[in-house]
Amino acid sequence: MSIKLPQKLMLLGSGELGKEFAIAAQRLGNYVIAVDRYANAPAMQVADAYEVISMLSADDLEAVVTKHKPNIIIPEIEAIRTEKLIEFEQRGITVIPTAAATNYTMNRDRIRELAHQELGIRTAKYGYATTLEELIKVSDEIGFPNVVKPVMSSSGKGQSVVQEKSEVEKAWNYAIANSRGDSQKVIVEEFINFEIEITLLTIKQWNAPTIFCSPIGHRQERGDYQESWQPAEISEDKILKAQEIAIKVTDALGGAGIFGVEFFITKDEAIFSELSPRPHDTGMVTLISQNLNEFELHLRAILGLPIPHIEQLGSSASAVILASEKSDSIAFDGVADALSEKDVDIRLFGKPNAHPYRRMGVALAKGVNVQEAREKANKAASKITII
Ligand SMILES: Nc1ncnc2c1ncn2[C@@H]1O[C@H](COP(=O)(O)OP(=O)(O)OP(=O)(O)O)[C@@H](O)[C@H]1O
Ligand SMILES: NCC(=O)N[C@@H]1O[C@H](COP(=O)([O-])[O-])[C@@H](O)[C@H]1O
Ligand SMILES: [Mg+2]
Repeated sequence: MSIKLPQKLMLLGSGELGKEFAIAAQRLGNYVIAVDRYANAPAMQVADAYEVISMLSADDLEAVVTKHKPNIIIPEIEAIRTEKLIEFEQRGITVIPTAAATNYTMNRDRIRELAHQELGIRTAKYGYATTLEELIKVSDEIGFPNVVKPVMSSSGKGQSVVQEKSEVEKAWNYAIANSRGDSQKVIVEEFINFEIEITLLTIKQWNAPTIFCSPIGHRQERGDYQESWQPAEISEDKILKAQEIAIKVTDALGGAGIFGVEFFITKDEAIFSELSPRPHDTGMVTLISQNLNEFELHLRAILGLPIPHIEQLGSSASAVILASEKSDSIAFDGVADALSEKDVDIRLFGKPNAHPYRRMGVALAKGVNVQEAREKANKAASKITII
């Protein structure tokens, strides 16, 4: 495939991941329209044009697509009326990776059914519930501790680890209150006591074989990423097993682009968890750890541009900078201090407002080994305060 540049790219979702993608796209001269649910979102600040709409509204999506006529639509978030994307695709607009894939991955139940039922991939034991009574019953079947999540949510929103029966009602209320979209369905999963969890960035190309980045280890709290590092020290046989599963799932989804395929690594196994058909938050470490970061890789895969070589540049880490309170005027202190150390960098996303635990930036570091890189990234992140 020989593609002509510039292309007109529409980002649905304009957070920190979209912002870095927009920068990568513009470096190759493309035209970027950034869309999100609120004004002044990170990617809007670096885009050629922007629109504020409800991405869950088919009418709103129709209006912006009719107005801007993008060649390619690039979903960036897990809250989009994906049925409408199927219609856009039928009208000849490329949807990344495919409209069907975004529909599968936006709903935890669909992707779980595809992976487990259709492809026979090992996952945590799971069940679903649409009422509290059902959740009590299914929780008993799965056992405790378990993890309850809305089928439509991301970054741990609405997710809780349930230790015993008395906590089920609280988990139900929390999941329903934090569910994205119009869904009232939750998934209950067996709690996996993993040694480490990883994201395997998997790059599916239009006319070339699927390739991988070195695995990224990460640590999560409240279901949300706190720090990530690359390379993750896991055995070669588990990497190969994870790659085999990633190929199976991404082949079933089709299209092109980067996928963040998440695994729980136990003593004996690589257990598939879920995947993002787009750059992954834990993959922000590649902003410092690779010759081509996950956003550049996504862009190249989307545009059918060659990826001759992915080079891992050595032990690297990322650590998040989170808000601690609600605020509509954001300023950062401690930036100079954070940047005073060698091989440390930061990204401040420019989100216009904050609330507790909202991710506002990320610190990046390289070190002589992963432990030092993690320490440097965490130290830099901790120096930055939101005032
Ligand atoms: N079954 C499980 N057993 C153990 N830990 C789990 C389980 N499910 C989720 N977790 C923990 O919670 C984290 C978030 O879960 P998951 O990836 O399913 O949620 P998410 O909201 O899609 O997050 P994101 O959008 O950031 O990927 C996992 O990375 C893991 O640390
Ligand atoms: N795990 C998914 C993820 O990290 N997505 C990233 O967070 C943004 C939403 O942030 P917000 O909730 O602060 O608006 C999304 O737009 C995307 O960039
Ligand atoms: Mg996840």
